[in-house]
Amino acid sequence: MSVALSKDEEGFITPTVAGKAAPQQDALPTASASNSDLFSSTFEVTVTLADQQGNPNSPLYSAKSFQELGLHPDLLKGLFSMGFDKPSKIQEKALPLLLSDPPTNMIGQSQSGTGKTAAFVLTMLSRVDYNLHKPQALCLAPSRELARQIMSVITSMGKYTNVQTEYAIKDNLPKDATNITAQIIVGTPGTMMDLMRRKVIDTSNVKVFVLDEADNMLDQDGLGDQTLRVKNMLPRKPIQIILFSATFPDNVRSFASKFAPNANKIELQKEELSVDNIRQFYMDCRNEEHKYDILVSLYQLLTIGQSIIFCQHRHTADRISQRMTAEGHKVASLHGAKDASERDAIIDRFREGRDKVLITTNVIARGIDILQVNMVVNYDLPLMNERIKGADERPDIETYIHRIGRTGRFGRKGISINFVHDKKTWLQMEQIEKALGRKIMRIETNDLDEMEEKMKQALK
Ligand SMILES: Nc1ncnc2c1ncn2[C@@H]1O[C@H](COP(=O)(O)OP(=O)(O)OP(=O)(O)O)[C@@H](O)[C@H]1O
Repeated sequence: MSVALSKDEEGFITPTVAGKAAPQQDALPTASASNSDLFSSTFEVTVTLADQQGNPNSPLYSAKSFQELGLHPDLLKGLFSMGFDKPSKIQEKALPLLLSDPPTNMIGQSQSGTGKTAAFVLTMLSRVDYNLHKPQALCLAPSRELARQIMSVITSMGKYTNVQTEYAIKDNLPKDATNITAQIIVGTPGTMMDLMRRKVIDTSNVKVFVLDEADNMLDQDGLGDQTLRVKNMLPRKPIQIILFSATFPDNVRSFASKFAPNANKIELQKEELSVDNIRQFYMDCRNEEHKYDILVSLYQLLTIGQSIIFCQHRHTADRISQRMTAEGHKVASLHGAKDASERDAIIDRFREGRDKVLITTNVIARGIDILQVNMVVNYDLPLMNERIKGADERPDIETYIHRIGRTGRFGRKGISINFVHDKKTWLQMEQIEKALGRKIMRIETNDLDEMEEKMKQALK
């Protein structure tokens, strides 16, 4: 039995059983073999259905192949051309729920790098009516870099459709733009809000609203206010609200449930938050200056693949990169104080592998997917008071999880190294270790050979 699809009057795609065979898969590229864990995954998720009558363990709620999902053949073609030959665990669980009719809200959690983007992108691409030239799906992300990345997934996955897309990010649209006709709009909340307020985005046909990095987007101390305003400007009619993140801290969870009422939920256990394929280390530095020396001594290792170095402040990122550049090393720095076009150029160069070391702040801690990144350095540990004004210096566990998740994408091996340099930072790291229930191993700072050996082992 194979599954085809039909469209109802509203343009929703409904899976229907049909005799038509799905496209032949063997002619298409296959995914790399190294990520079998993501498919027959070792981690467990809890699925809670909005409709209490259903059984989340029923095969109906789990798709072992993309063909079973009743996706449009053009979307299947797009998926296969990207090398996606079968759904990852989160896709397997989330997609049947996301695509079923009537549309139901979703709060979905799965570790970094496990394929959440494809789940919500496929939903948007499946639900829009391509004959209607009006905005129908809105997607918000916390940074322009992530919005641009999501857009590239939409255009790759939708390349055999005639989907039209537009950005709602700073400095993208001409100031006098009056009317967006694109079906899918991806952006950051401030610009999306502005375009909606000025009626450049007509929301009357919106039927899907996605928040990627949803806990961050709903955080009352951060983007929560703007995100809520965007939602309040949507028409009062059923809209499928989709929230995805690798982390949903308790304080956001209840707000998320109000924001996306009666949602199907896919949740991770606390001890499953970080993936095993990222080996976590720390280095005991003598003081701030020693941190810089150690970073420089790591340069050879940082450039074997690609690396991201996270700092607390923009000025630290600039200072380190200027110093390293002056000493003859090739590094780039990226943070929110740079202007939009410069930010785009920097991340593009890094994505293409033209720069191998990127020194940055939390601006790209979330979502950024660059497979070649095999090392993340927490030059400064992430702290709560960077995110929440007036908070204390507790470590920011969520940001830590997202930062180290820039490596070890989709089952690949990766390394993270935390620099600690005094009692306070050491204790902060210990708190991270406790919260994640995973050992962070020490690497000696004065034995480069040992360091290299340990890292090579970890990446094997
Ligand atoms: N079914 C699949 N087959 C092969 N590769 C896949 C599949 N799904 C996703 N990928 C790849 O896995 C990588 C990680 O996916 P994605 O960026 O969606 O992760 P994520 O779960 O959103 O992570 P984060 O929490 O960091 O945002 C991407 O490079 C993507 O192309």
